[in-house]
Amino acid sequence: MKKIGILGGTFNPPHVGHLIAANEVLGALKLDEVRFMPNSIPPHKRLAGHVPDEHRLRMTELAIEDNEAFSTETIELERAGVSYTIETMRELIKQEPDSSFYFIIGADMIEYLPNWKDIDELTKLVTFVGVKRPGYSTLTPYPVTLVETPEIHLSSTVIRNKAASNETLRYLLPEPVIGYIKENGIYGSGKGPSAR
Ligand SMILES: Nc1ncnc2c1ncn2[C@@H]1O[C@H](COP(=O)(O)OP(=O)(O)OP(=O)(O)O)[C@@H](O)[C@H]1O
Ligand SMILES: O=C(O)c1ccc[n+]([C@@H]2O[C@H](COP(=O)([O-])O)[C@@H](O)[C@H]2O)c1
Repeated sequence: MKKIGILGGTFNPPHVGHLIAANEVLGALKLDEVRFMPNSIPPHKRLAGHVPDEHRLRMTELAIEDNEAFSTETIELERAGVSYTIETMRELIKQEPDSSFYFIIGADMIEYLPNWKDIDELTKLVTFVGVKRPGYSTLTPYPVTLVETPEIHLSSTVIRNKAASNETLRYLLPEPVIGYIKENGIYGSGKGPSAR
């Protein structure tokens, strides 16, 4: 049975927090692969900055291009609308009945689990894998397999703010993604002298 990790996210933009979490879980649980799955409309927050799906997908592709164990999963972008994980996982399991799925979440999402759509059914469809994130608790009544990873105090929000004020993004996300953000003026970046 193939063991497939899924890291769902808004990826606006993807950053080293995502990459480190995915890679650590891949190794710790001996997964065959991890798929980075950009959502369409996030169920629980507004998509900041009106960044088109195409840009979030392309940034995700660029972020993972040097790792053959990583790929993108576009099922939610194709479905469009609000990306409820339960609907996605029902569909993926139908498509790949011989695989087992490990849904990777940071501690902010562990805290939010009680609010996920059909959470009790979802916990039976996937193994939730949790990673720590500074400022959030990993204590939960739901079944979550915790994997110890280096804690990365970084969010896409911080990166959007830095890009908007033309601060350096170096080392916070892969260089090809930084180049893409600047070339396309995403997050209001690329104005004034480059702080790369
Ligand atoms: N620094 C981090 N450490 C651990 N997990 C993270 C980190 N950043 C994001 N994640 C997890 O990755 C998944 C996707 O996160 P998402 O794309 O929303 O990034 P974000 O940095 O939380 O974004 P934003 O700041 O826009 O809310 C979520 O499960 C989230 O908990
Ligand atoms: O299905 C839900 O109710 C649900 C509620 C909150 C978050 N999620 C999913 O959790 C993943 C991380 O969310 P986000 O928006 O913080 O990147 C992403 O795949 C979301 O679609 C799913």
